[in-house]
Amino acid sequence: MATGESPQLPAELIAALHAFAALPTVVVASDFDGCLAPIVAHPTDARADPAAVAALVALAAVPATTTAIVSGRARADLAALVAIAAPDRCGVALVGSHGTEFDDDFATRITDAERALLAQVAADLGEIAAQFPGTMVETKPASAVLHVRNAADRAHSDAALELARRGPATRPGVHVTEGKAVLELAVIETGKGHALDLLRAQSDADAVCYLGDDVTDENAFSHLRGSDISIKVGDGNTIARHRIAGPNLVGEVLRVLLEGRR
Ligand SMILES: O=P(O)(O)OC[C@H]1O[C@H](O[C@H]2O[C@H](CO)[C@@H](O)[C@H](O)[C@H]2O)[C@H](O)[C@@H](O)[C@@H]1O
Repeated sequence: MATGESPQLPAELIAALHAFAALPTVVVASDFDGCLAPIVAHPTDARADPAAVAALVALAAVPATTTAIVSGRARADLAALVAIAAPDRCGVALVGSHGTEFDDDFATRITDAERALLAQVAADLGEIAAQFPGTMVETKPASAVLHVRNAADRAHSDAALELARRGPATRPGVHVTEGKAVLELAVIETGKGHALDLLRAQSDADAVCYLGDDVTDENAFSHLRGSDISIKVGDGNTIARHRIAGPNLVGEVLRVLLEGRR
């Protein structure tokens, strides 16, 4: 296959990737779960496609190319999972907590009041999870997540989510995010679009390319414009300009960009 070709991607997307790759300065960023790593039953079992992460690491070494993984996960959790695929991720930036957690000091900036609210919300969700076998609570520096993917059946998962929506989600100061078989309650405002804005400004980039699969990625897509490229991974409504069938093609998108940048 010649450089820059790809029989697996839509022709319109390939043309857009070639034009993007030719720009002087760019940001290439991807979501983690559902993009770099296929969705699995348990969050700790998620594994990134080594080829996709390798392409991102290689892109980071190309001049005037900023790369990042912008995830809903806690940054430390994200770092541990990325390290399995690429022990040395070199220049790939990691942004956790849905676009708010850029560094290791993030947790220290949560106020005492926010910390107290988070403890309360996590306890509330814990009580709900205890009623529905298979459901569980994931805690992060500024949020708690009710996972219902492994509930006994749809009725149980719907009931658990509804209890969370009507209960802890209504506490003052709580910010609600719906995701894939999850309800996330944060004590700060989050948004992946803001993270893309920062990455764009920090590198003075001409354009941003972002791949995402979940509801939270729509916020990221909403911050893209002009020469930017938005790519929805998988099914579902989206405002993204392009779509690929699933996470198995994310590495291919990054490969085409890498060839183009080189
Ligand atoms: O922004 P992302 O990188 O896509 O992170 C979104 C959430 O990913 C994780 O949950 C999702 O993936 C799990 C593993 O495949 C799956 O079991 C779960 O149902 C999904 O919602 C992670 O656990 C969350 O903290 C992230 O917010």
